[in-house]
Amino acid sequence: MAFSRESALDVAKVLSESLPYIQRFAGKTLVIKYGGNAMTDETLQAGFARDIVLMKAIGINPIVVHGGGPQIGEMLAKLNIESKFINGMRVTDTATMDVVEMVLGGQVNKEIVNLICEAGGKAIGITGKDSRFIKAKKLFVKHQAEGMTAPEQVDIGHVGEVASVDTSFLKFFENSDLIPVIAPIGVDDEGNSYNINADLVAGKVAEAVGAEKLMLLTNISGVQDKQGNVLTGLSTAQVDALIADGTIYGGMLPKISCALSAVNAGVTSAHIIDGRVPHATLLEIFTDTGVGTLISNTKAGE
Ligand SMILES: Nc1ncnc2c1ncn2[C@@H]1O[C@H](COP(=O)(O)OP(=O)(O)O)[C@@H](O)[C@H]1O
Ligand SMILES: CC(=O)N[C@@H](CCC(=O)OP(=O)(O)O)C(=O)O
Repeated sequence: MAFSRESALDVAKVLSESLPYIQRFAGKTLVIKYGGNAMTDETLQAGFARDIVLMKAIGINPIVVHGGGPQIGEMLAKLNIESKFINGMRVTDTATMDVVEMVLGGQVNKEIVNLICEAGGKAIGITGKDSRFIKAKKLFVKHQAEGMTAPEQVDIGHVGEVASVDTSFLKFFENSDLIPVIAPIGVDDEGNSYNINADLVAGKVAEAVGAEKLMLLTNISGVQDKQGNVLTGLSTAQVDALIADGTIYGGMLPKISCALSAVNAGVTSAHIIDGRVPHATLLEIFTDTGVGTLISNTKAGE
């Protein structure tokens, strides 16, 4: 496709203005979590893949971690298996774990790999089982069921949290043309699979590689207050208050907690952004104000 002289001038201006941002992020690693709910529209998916390829082309190292909650839900419904969540985590019995592994590692992972390859990138799809690079341990959640006076520890099956990430395995991709696309499945020393919330995997991967940015793409404009206004910046103390009064709940809980943990562990910034906006990841990189909610490790009042 050739540009007319006028539009070529516009493109040249935009490219020239983007130089400081390119210089700032070249050589840096960005971890992008692509949520299952943000993967609904084909045009947006193709745009997302193109943006990832563009990042790699200008010297940024993108690492994609994907979800697939809705896709797992659809498959479970077809198989007449009920979906149940506690504190935003899927209760995962053995039959559900088989479906999770098939849908995340097989279907969703390869769809994203295919899209990035179609856009001209060299994507490689992996789960934490490959080279056992994500070690997992069983996760127990604290939950207060109806009628109970205090929260109690609940066993939700084959659900894990990240115990460790093999950084050398991921660093390999920084020095290659390959773009890793990670499905959130972990493994223990005995080879047992764990279903891990994709936000938690993205956060721990970002921590392990010392990422410049963690971007969590979702299907909402950012973290909202009770009136639906987007909170553009949040500190640790503000987050605690919003969880305590129920403003942040469900699927937003793991997002917030991994974003906080990542910035506390040295990731420069974490962002919860709207994956329904075309080119959301590029907007985050190429604008000073960014989009969605920025989570920082500042205390209230700082
Ligand atoms: N304070 C909040 N602001 C915005 N969304 C919230 C908030 N609290 C809970 N949510 C819910 O969290 C959802 C995002 O989490 P989730 O559905 O798990 O997304 P994803 O599939 O992208 O990981 C939103 O769609 C919304 O329903
Ligand atoms: C333990 C747990 O809840 N795992 C998630 C893994 C997928 C995921 O996180 O997908 P989204 O990012 O699209 O929500 C699940 O089974 O749905």
